[in-house]
Amino acid sequence: MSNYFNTLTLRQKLEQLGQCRFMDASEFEDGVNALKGKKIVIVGCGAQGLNQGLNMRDSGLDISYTLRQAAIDQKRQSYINATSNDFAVGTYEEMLPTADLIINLTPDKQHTNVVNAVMPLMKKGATLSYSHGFNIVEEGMQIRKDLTVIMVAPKSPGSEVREEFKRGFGVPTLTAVHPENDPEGKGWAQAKAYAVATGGHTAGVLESSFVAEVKSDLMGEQTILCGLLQTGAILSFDKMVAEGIDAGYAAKLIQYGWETTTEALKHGGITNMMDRLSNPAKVEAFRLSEELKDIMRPLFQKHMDDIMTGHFSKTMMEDWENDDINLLTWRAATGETAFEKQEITSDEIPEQEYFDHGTLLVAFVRAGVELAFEAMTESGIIDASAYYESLHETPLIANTIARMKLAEMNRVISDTAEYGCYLFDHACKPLLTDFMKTISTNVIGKPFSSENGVDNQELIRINKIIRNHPVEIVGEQLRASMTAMKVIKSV
Ligand SMILES: NC(=O)C1=CN([C@@H]2O[C@H](COP(=O)(O)OP(=O)(O)OC[C@H]3O[C@@H](n4cnc5c(N)ncnc54)[C@H](OP(=O)(O)O)[C@@H]3O)[C@@H](O)[C@H]2O)C=CC1
Ligand SMILES: CC(=O)[C@](C)(O)C(=O)O
Ligand SMILES: [Mg+2]
Ligand SMILES: [Mg+2]
Repeated sequence: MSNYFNTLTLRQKLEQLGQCRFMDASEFEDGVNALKGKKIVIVGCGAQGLNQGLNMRDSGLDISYTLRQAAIDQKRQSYINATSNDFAVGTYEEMLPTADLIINLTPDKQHTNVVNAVMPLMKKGATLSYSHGFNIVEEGMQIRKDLTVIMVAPKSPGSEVREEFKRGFGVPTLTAVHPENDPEGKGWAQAKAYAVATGGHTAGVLESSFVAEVKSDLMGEQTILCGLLQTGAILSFDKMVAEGIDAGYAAKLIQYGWETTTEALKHGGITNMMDRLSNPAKVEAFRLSEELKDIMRPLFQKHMDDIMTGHFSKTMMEDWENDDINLLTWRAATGETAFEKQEITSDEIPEQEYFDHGTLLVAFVRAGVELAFEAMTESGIIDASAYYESLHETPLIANTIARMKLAEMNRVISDTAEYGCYLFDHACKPLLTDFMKTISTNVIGKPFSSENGVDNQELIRINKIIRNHPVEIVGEQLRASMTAMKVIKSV
């Protein structure tokens, strides 16, 4: 097996990276019909497996699970997840030969293993689905020619796939059909029905490619979605404590601060998030975020380049071969950070205070969203896809941090995202050492105050720059179709 993307000609690479069509609501009028009455078996019952399955069953589809024998025998968490929700569970031999659609929702590291075990049991003409294309694109997995291969990739952690669906909304979803495996031409109809069943069509569905999904997904999760939220959390917490802010207050300001500030982002983009600050604080957040963009740009570009060349996947696969030594070491180190160990205060922090005391958090988010969006679109990823993968998903990840800090985020996201998150975090923190020396509680922990007033010309110039960024332009169009978007508030 070899990296599929790297076997493509430049022309084919650009064509697949640029494949991205925003689907019109009218294209989903057939609902889940293409999968109605079909036997759908999900392999694995973890973050995506359980939550996608619950949504799909609520949408009227026939869902059951297959788990590896040991998980059933030992009644592991995946077995409990499925059976406690009254799903039928069986071995591969029991479940797979009669299945029409088999959805592989095991960790990416296991895909070669799992697909090699599953494939011989699949009936002729069945469909195999993924929610992330790593195995196909980075490992070059070859699938039996009679099988259809599709992808339905929610741009969200599994827990929020369920939470948004229960609220009557969904998460943006990227769909694809592997060009090497669509023998009957039924791939797109099935992918569409599957996206409807998970609720994705209420938020936006892209007709895309395996290649575009993999390269954009890896970039988003490593940088703005997980990596930068982790880096920003740790640095901001340590700064506040060093400057004498109560540690319980500082931990709470971060734990819920990402969620509160990015909720403003989700509804009204960077413009609305920045508008939640006072004008003097906005001018300062803008200045800080410009500085952060200049410092971090080379790192964001390095992540994008390493993802494109296959260097990232090669080194992560080396870690797989090495018993996940880096992943496990980094995971343990995250658990030991002062932020993670600090109990939060029970004192209430009013919603507006997260903005007023969190100028730096807002600056981190603006810098990270814009840099990730820029790096993706400069590399041939279409703006709508880059928007979902940066701006829209950041609040969904922030929701997981609000539940139980970084440990919860890193538990819910995929192992692949977790690895990339730590990789970025360990490179980013040292880059920001000098920058953090310039930071005081004036921008994190306390309300921003300035002796100088606001220069109106300067404010007008800043507002124009914020509003005219391409992520704001495409965001306004995409949000216009998100009519069912719901308010999330846990503070
Ligand atoms: N996490 C997320 O939110 C997102 C994940 N994705 C993608 O979804 C896919 C699933 O990821 P995620 O939900 O995080 O995975 P999890 O780690 O949460 O769940 C994995 C499931 O697979 C089972 N499993 C693990 N190893 C094997 C194996 N060798 N054979 C059979 N079953 C196995 C586990 O059960 P047990 O160990 O008990 O057998 C568990 O039920 C990945 O491709 C990921 O990239 C996409 C978007 C977001
Ligand atoms: C949550 C999600 O979409 C990620 C970050 O891509 C993942 O967990 O792999
Ligand atoms: Mg993702
Ligand atoms: Mg991912």
